[in-house]
Amino acid sequence: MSSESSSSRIPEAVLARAPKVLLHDHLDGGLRPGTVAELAEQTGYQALPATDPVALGRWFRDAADSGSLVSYLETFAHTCGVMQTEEALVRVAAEAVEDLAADGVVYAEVRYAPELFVERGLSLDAVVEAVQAGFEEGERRVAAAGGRIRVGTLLCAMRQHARALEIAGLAVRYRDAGVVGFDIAGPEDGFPPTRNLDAFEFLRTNNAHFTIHAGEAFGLASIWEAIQHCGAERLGHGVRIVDDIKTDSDGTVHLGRLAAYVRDRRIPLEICPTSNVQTGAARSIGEHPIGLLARLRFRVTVNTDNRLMSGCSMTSEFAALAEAFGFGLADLEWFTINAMKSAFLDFDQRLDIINTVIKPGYAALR
Ligand SMILES: O=c1[nH]cnc2c1ncn2[C@@H]1O[C@H](CO)[C@@H](O)[C@H]1O
Ligand SMILES: [Zn+2]
Repeated sequence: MSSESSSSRIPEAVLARAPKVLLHDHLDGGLRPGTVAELAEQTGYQALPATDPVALGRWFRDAADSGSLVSYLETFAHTCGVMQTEEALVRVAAEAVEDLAADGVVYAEVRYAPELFVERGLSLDAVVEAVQAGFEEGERRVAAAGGRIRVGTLLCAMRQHARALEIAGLAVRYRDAGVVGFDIAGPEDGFPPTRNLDAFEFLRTNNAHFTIHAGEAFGLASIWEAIQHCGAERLGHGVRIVDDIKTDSDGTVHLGRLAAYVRDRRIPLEICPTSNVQTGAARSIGEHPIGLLARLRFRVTVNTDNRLMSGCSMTSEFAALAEAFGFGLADLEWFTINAMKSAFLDFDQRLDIINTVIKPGYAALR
């Protein structure tokens, strides 16, 4: 990590203004609590645990703070429950872009599983088109207000369903309409990524990009399969790679073969600190493996995962990490450039954002 790291606190306003890049953010995990309540009312969804936005926001955070990924994921029934119409999807997507821009995010890849929004008869294509219309509307509103953000879409397939090949096909069909990649999400334990080999082979054959949630609720075997059998370009979370790293009593660090491979190949880790504490993948922010992984110069990126369930933003994740590990602006710039390098966007466009937005943005803060 940078020698510029310092324990002097970075003011919140500076953190908020710092350019950020977000690679791992779930659309159905980032709704405004007030929007969940209003959409429930408008669409006749009756199972919400609370209707007051403040109480509802608190309910999501408490219920997700369960120590288990499976319980954490149960909270998504309510967000998906209110996202079953085109109007709702457009609104949620547009607001997500506004909220990310307000958080200082200049490039985001937002993901969701289209198969979760077909309960009331929408087709998968209609879902994708509604979300894209919402993202475009959000980008227009941000630009009109003098801001700047670019959003790419990742389509997820749910590990427990058997639709990965179909969703991979959807991702390739919409690749020129804003979809930049594919992912598998959902419960990890019991659903190894190799169940979806046909989908990953299809994507590779079509020169398409994908990441895989791995090494969150299950360990090294899941990471190994995701990389070596499936061909994942990035790892969603991937924090359990620390199980393959040993530190001697004198502080000497030994990387096992998988950890060394991940680091040598510069495989990006989409780390989501608060989410990991809630699902039990890390004990606390202070004990989160991101400190060790950053020190060892893995390609670490910082992400929100689910802003509603974790009550977080990129600014708050940066603040929590700066506080726990003494990261300075140079470290935050490093995370941001790592993320931009790892985006599923054309190389020239990644370079352009690094050189014209990120580097000058951090220089202006110093
Ligand atoms: O951290 C996570 N690990 C695994 N799956 C997740 C996580 N966060 C959200 N989802 C799942 O991804 C779906 C599509 O956005 C969500 O509906 C949720 O079930
Ligand atoms: Zn996730």
